[in-house]
Amino acid sequence: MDALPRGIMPFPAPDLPEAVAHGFRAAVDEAARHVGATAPNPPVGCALLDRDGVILAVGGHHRAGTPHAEIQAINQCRERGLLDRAHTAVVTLEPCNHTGRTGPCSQALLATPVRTIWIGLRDPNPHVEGGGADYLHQHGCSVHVLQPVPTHAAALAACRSLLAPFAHFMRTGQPWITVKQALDATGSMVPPAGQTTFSAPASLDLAHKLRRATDAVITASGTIRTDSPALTVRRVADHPGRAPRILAICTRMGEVDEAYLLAARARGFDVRVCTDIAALPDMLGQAGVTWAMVEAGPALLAEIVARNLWHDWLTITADGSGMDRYDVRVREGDVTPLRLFPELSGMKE
Ligand SMILES: NC(=O)C1=CN([C@@H]2O[C@H](COP(=O)(O)OP(=O)(O)OC[C@H]3O[C@@H](n4cnc5c(N)ncnc54)[C@H](OP(=O)(O)O)[C@@H]3O)[C@@H](O)[C@H]2O)C=CC1
Ligand SMILES: Nc1c(N[C@@H]2O[C@H](COP(=O)(O)O)[C@@H](O)[C@H]2O)[nH]c(=O)[nH]c1=O
Repeated sequence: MDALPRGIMPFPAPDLPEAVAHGFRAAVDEAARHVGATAPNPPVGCALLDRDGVILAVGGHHRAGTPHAEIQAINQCRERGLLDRAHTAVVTLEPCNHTGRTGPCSQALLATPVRTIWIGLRDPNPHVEGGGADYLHQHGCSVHVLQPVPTHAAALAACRSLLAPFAHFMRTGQPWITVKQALDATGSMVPPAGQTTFSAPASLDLAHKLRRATDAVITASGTIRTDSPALTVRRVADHPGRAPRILAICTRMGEVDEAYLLAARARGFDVRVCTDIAALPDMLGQAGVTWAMVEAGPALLAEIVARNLWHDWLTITADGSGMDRYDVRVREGDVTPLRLFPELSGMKE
């Protein structure tokens, strides 16, 4: 059967069986564990279910160049002697159908007993010729892609949160940019003398989880002069062996203290100095950054707002009680990868 143009194949969308919804939650959670380590690839998760809907294995993509989520799940099943029972694959992103750094997942799935495939989102990568969904359908599988219908809404929202930075990166060649802004009870961003932060411990944990999840941090020379910030992942375990995070330092003057630059490189950063913030998204995109976080002072944030350079914005407001308030704004639409964090999401079970 000839391939139909993408979008024509309807991939009918029955109600989501509870077992498949459960599979999506497991697949998203597994993929989310590796967010920040997969760029320039997307984070992807895959659950394999038996005929009764029991989850046999859950795989996630760990790093570009290493096996995709489907292969991880298949290998786990095989190692445990469970592959004969595999019946349904639940994948957050359409299985690939091309040989890149690894082989096609569509064919790997066909080599198993799996014949029912639930897909969260079609692959937004325009360079991936021939969708895996069409291929699997043409080879006799029952293929379903999540649709914007009420029974799919929670699973679809989770898959969109997971894929938002990569989808944006594919569409524009630029990273998704998250601003994290901490405010004190008076609305000031400036810490008391002798301190660089004032947020509650749980908020600092969240800030470090965000550092772990993002491929680059954007700061500016005012913050460096005042705080000499480390900007490293410290309060949570970082991804072992990840590619160096990029530290983009904005300065119109192009002058950054040499000792700071040396120290930042010694901390493992790939440091880039940026004299024109308008050029920063392209610069980061060309370096393969899919998601970047801004940790800079009021002057740079004003520039970012004036130029519409942000996609979502987390405000952490401290009132001194130790229970900070979190507000998430999304510049366009309602999809944000910030919803992946339990602290910022009501989506978790
Ligand atoms: N509460 C929070 O969340 C945070 C608070 N802070 C606090 O903020 C304070 C520092 O803030 P602030 O003084 O406003 O400094 P910023 O960190 O905002 O840095 C300002 C500098 O950014 C550079 N810059 C401005 N516009 C551009 C542009 N268009 N392109 C490239 N570079 C540009 C300029 O550098 P140059 O002069 O070199 O040309 C400017 O001086 C500190 O007290 C720090 O603790 C910092 C981060 C987060
Ligand atoms: N003040 C403030 C933040 N500020 C950011 O954290 C930087 C310090 O990072 P580090 O040197 O790695 O501990 C500081 O320079 C600024 O970029 N972050 C927050 O979550 N809450 C806060 O209250």
